Amino acid sequence: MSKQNRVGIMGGTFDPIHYGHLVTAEAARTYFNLDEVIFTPAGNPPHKKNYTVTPAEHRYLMTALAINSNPFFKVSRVEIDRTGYTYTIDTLRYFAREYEKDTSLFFISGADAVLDILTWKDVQEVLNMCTFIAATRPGYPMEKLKQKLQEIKKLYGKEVYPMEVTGMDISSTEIRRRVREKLSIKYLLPESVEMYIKKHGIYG
Ligand SMILES: Nc1ncnc2c1ncn2[C@@H]1O[C@H](COP(=O)(O)OP(=O)(O)OP(=O)(O)O)[C@@H](O)[C@H]1O
Ligand SMILES: O=C(O)c1ccc[n+]([C@@H]2O[C@H](COP(=O)([O-])O)[C@@H](O)[C@H]2O)c1
Repeated sequence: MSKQNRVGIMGGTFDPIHYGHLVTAEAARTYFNLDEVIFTPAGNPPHKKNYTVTPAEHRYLMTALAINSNPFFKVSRVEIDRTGYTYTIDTLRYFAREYEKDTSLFFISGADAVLDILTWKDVQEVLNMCTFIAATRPGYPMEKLKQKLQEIKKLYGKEVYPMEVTGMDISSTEIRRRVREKLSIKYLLPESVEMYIKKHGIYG
């Protein structure tokens, strides 16, 4: 009998990617025994309307730099090469087609994203197609998260798995603000990404 392949998908805008994302993906890899984690920078995220998202190619390259030192991490262009708004359901359908039949997909997300999941496109199918992981994030305590997960279970009959992650109170919003205000972003994200931001004058 062939071994089940367990593939994690870490979705995000990654504008820019930071240690909160990387720690969460690594925690999911080890807790859920994943063979790999694929980072999928969003092309045109429908929900980030309050600011102009950095061009996808920059976000893709920053993600590639950030994951370089982890042999279990990969980055995919699937969302940035797709036209129109980026929806997770399309990404799951893509990976379900790409991989062999005996592959299980896991979608890794932070607590804030899960709290919004009822607004996602085809949410029932999203939950049917993958094991959905909800990582804690500072400011989104486990209790609040668990209540939401119960609501999801009632509405969709599907379990979303909570995962406690070492709290990293880092956000891309905060990093963008710090660059704008010429404050240090050292130790919030990999040095290679910090250098890339400087070199290309992003967020400045
Ligand atoms: N510090 C963190 N700890 C745990 N999960 C996180 C953290 N930062 C982001 N995530 C999760 O990673 C995924 C991608 O997040 P995203 O790219 O929007 O980063 P962000 O820091 O939340 O960005 P922004 O501040 O621009 O909203 C989401 O599921 C989000 O919940
Ligand atoms: O599919 C949807 O309708 C949908 C709506 C909002 C967010 N998502 C996904 O959730 C992930 C985290 O989003 P964000 O905003 O925190 O970067 C990312 O992969 C998004 O594409 C997906």
